[in-house]
Formats: sequence, C-alpha cells, structure tokens
Amino acid sequence: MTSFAWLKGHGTENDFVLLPDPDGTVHGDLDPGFVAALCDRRRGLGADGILRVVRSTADGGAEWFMDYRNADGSIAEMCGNGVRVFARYLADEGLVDTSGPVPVATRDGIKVVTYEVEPVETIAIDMGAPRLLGESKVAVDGRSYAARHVDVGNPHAVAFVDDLADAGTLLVEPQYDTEVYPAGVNIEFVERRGPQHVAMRVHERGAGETRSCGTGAVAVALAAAAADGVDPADGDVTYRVDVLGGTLHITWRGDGHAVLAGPAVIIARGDMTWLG
Ligand SMILES: N[C@@H](CCC[C@H](N)C(=O)O)C(=O)O
Repeated sequence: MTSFAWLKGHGTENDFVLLPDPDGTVHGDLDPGFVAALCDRRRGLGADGILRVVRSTADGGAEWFMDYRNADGSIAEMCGNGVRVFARYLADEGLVDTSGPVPVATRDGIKVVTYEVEPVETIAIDMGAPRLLGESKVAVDGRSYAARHVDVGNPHAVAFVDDLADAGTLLVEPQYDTEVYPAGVNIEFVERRGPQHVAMRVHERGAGETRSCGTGAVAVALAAAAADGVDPADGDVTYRVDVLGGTLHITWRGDGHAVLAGPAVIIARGDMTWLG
C-alpha cells in the first residue's frame, strides 16, 4: 500500500488530480488502470485527467514536465487547461519565478506560461502555432455537421451549430471520420454569440463531455476566425470562448501562435493512501 501527495485543481472547471513526483520515484510509469480508477467520479476521486508533476529531462530550458493522462488512462499529446493548472501549482509551491515567462515541457514540446495579475489573475499559455486543416463531418443525435479539422498538438473537429443544445446529451461519443482521425478526436460544437464571441461544448477523447477544454477553445477560436475571414497577419485577434465552466480568451497572433488565457485554481491538497 503506497501513500503519496495529491492535489485537486481546475481551469474553468476542467478538473485534474495533480500527482507531485519531482524525481519520478513516486509513480514512475503511471498505470492506466490506476489513472482511470482515480479519475472515476464514483469509485475514485473524480477528474477529467491526471497531471503528474515531474522534473524535465528534455532540452529546451524547462525545469518541469507535465505528464498528462486522460480520465480513461490514455495519453494525450497536449492539454491546454492542464498546463494552466500545472502552472498554478508550480507558482503556489514557489517552484518557479512568476515575474517572467516560464517554460513548461509537454509531449507537444515547450509551452511558455505567463502569469498575469491585472486586471484579473490569469494564466496565459503560448500554445505554439496550431494548424487549420481540412473539413470532415461529425454526427450527433442523428444529425450530421461539417467540422473543421484543427491540430493544436492534439486533434480537434470543430462543428458550428445553431444552438448548443443541438449537441444533445453528449453522453455518447459523436461519430467522426476515423480515416481523418485514426487516433480519435476531441469534438467541439460551437454557437455564435456575437463578434469574436462564441460558446462551445466539447466531447473530449478519453474523458467524455467536460466543462471546458483549453486546446478545444483554441481550435474553436481559430476555426471561427477562419470562417470570419480574419487574418492575424493584419494584427492580433482575440476571441472570447464561453465554456460550460467559465470563459477563456484566445489571442491569435501575427506570428501564428495562439495564446490561451483564463483562470486556474488549486482547490484541495492532501496525502493519500490508495486502497482502491
Ligand atoms: N482538456 C484538455 C485536453 C485533454 C486532452 C484531450 N482529451 C485529448 O485526448 O486530446 C485541454 O484543456 O486542452
């Protein structure tokens, strides 16, 4: 029976269990069955994913590596809200100097974190340059929608709908083209709310419907900007993306990079002996 430290945090209600493991000696290679049990909302603590906090061994100047796992135990390349919650933890523990940019290593390379205090406390991540790809189709509740393929390090399909209710209960995964997405996909349904303002719901690969998805919000903002004919080369453009758990802001910069900004909090911490 092992005991270990854990924390719980969320970014716009995309929630994570954090497992500090600085030297990689506590959890080693996380067992997918253990991750799934821990994330289960009935037989575990409940979370959309796990963030193992481990020292980075990669080149690139990042001291910390975010070892992210989906709730079903699978590995994903990237998690935008995960990086923001991870960064909140590093700051709260005094593990990084928040007065300047902080690089964090992920499976999708280094992401640069900026801590903003004014006008509200926000954690912003330079997500690199996402790629707007082609169109395919997704289907939910017997209706099919055109969906834009956006690669934010992980795969997304963005479908515009008249009303977010069109996405149904999202208790089951919408259908998608497995030839376009052989490794699965995160699917966002988007409703227009105003100029450069949209709302979304998401069905995440490996987690089901969640109340927010950072990479999903980036995919949605870029798909909306492209549909609006906006070119960031003419100047930075910011979209407000409402998710079920709050609001995120995505800035698409002239250099093609997308910056994801929003709140992130740690809500609990403790030591656990896992009996499950
Ligand atoms: N919630 C995350 C995305 C997590 C990974 C995703 N489920 C996948 O499998 O690609 C975010 O905030 O980006």
